Formats: sequence, C-alpha cells, structure tokens
Amino acid sequence: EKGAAVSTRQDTDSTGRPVSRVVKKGVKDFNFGRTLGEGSYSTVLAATDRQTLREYAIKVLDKRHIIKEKKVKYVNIEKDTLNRLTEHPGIVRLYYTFQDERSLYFVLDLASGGELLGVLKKMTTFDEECTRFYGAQILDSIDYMHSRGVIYRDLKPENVLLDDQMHVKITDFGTAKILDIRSRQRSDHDDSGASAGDPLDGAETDRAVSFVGTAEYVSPELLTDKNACKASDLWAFGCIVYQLLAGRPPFKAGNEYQTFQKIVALDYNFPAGFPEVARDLIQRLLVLDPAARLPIAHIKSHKFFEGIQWGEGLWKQKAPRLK
Ligand SMILES: NC(=O)c1nn(CC2CCNCC2)c2c1CCc1cnc(N=C3C=CCC=C3)nc1-2
Repeated sequence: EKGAAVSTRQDTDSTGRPVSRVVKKGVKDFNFGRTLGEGSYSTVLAATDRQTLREYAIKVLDKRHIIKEKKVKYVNIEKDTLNRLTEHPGIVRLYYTFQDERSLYFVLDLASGGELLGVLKKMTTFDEECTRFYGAQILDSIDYMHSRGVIYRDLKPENVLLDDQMHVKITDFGTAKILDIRSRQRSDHDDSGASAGDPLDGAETDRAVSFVGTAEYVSPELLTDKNACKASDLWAFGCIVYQLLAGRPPFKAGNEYQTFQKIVALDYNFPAGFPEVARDLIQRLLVLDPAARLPIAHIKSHKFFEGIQWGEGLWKQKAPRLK
C-alpha cells in the first residue's frame, strides 16, 4: 500500500477482454470528517476510504503556503522520516501520498483514542502499572526510531496518541532529525554531529538556534549547544514518566524562559510519596550530560520496568484499565 496511492479496478478493453487498470486514489475517494489538528501549513482530518470503508487520518498540506514559508525541507523530512518508520506498531504509519493542484495529502493511521495528555488530564495521575505500560510502549517506539537513525526531538504527551486498543501511536514527525549513515554507528549520545536531516540546515543555518522542542520537555543540550542527540529523546522520556506519575511535568514555570532556567539548573523535585523505583529511573534520565543518561538497553532492564515483556508481546497484550 505504500508509495503511490493506487488501487486496481477491473475493466474490459475494446475487445471486451478483462483488464485491471491502475487507478490513483485521490480526494474524491474519501469522505472527509472532523478536524483532528491544525498546523501552520497543514490540517489533519479524519477520513473514510469510500471503497474500503477504512478510516484514516489525512494530513492536508497547502503547497503555496509551504513554498512561501520555505517549509519544503520540513515536509520532505517528515515524509522521508515516515517512510523509514513503517514497521513499528507504536508509530503512526504513512500508507501513501497523493496531491492535487493545491495540496499534498499524507494518508496516515487514524489514532482514534486521542492524546495521552488528554487521558492523563482526566485521570490526574496514572498509577505505576499504567505508567509502566505506557512508558514501555513509548520507550520501545523511541528505540525503533533511534535504530532507524531518527531523533524525534519533540517528544511530549500531546504527540503520544492512542489507537482504538488504547495502545501508543506516536505522531507528527515534522521536527524529527534524520542522522546520516556515519553517525548511526556511533553510540547514543555522541551523534549530535552532522546530520542529513536537520530541517534548519542549509539555508536556515544563519539563524543561531536550530529547532527547539516544547519548553517543558526540551533537553539542556538543546538550550546550551543548540544540538539534539538521541539522548535528548531520553530526557523528554524521563519528563513524560515523571508527568504520568506526578500529574505535571518536572520543569514548569511561569513562562518559557523561566522553565528553560529550571532545566539547565536541573531544578526539580519529586512530590511526597513519589514511588522510589520510578524516582531512581528518572534521576538517571534527567541528567544534564547527555552522555551520562541511561542508555535504552539499561532503561529496559531497570527495576521500574520489571515484568514488562519487551518486543512483540508488549504490543499484543491488552492495555491496563486506566485507574
Ligand atoms: N501533525 C500530524 O502529523 C498529526 N496531527 N494529528 C492530530 C494532532 C492533535 C494534537 N496533538 C497531536 C496530534 C494527527 C497527526 C498524524 C496522524 C493522526 C492520527 N490520528 C489522530 N488522532 C486524533 C484523535 C483525536 C484527537 C487528536 C488526534 N491525529 C493525528
């Protein structure tokens, strides 16, 4: 299904012989529904394939706006990243793309359960079992991204969606960074070097700052030396595990600048009663030096994730009832 949006239609030729014609799917093949999200140059809509009745999320990107705002690189990076990350249950999948004179269309998995953040707000906090399950699915997805040479760079609960089984579906790769082949062989933390995929490379590098994620989850190295590395995603992961258990992120102040000051000063505390084992894990992730953060293999074997079945089993089991 990947690549061009094609379907085949049985037809007959002029002599009445049966032929199957390749027909490109287009806007007319879908019933568009509610708006799921809006970006500066894109809108994401729920849509149903009129032939198969399958539901998708279709990201509609305005061509004129992309060119005017010099976002072509971002769009290409997003598409290239999505095309690399096709074999993991925790990542929203790009099935195919098509275009018309005005827009580009990305046909993606629909995550009908909405945002993890929305569920957390309803629950106030997650218990340890739910935090363990959702933390494990997020970590497994990050592990896969890194193994494919992708740094996500903007991990936050708003981008962790849930499918109809309440399993994780990470989305929105418009700010991801694709590492060049060379750096993929290097270890987790020292690949903040050259990258083929930083959307602000090339024309935009005259700006002092490259992409910076969402304030509460941005890593100290992104604030100090402007470069993200794989370990930057593990900093954000530590912030998310803290937030699931505490009901709020570890670094949050009155404004972005004050939040950044707390981050670079490692100024955070655990609320009373915060589970000891989770505390130990978070203290090994929220470390200023990216090279000193726990690598993924060690996170997976940390006591907090004791009992988690890593690999396919994690995605086949029922999601715990949120309580
Ligand atoms: N930017 C995107 O690529 C994107 N944005 N959304 C909706 C955003 C809403 C705000 N938080 C981040 C996601 C999506 C996608 C991909 C594909 C995608 C698939 N399913 C959903 N599902 C939703 C269901 C309910 C509420 C929000 C999203 N959403 C998306």
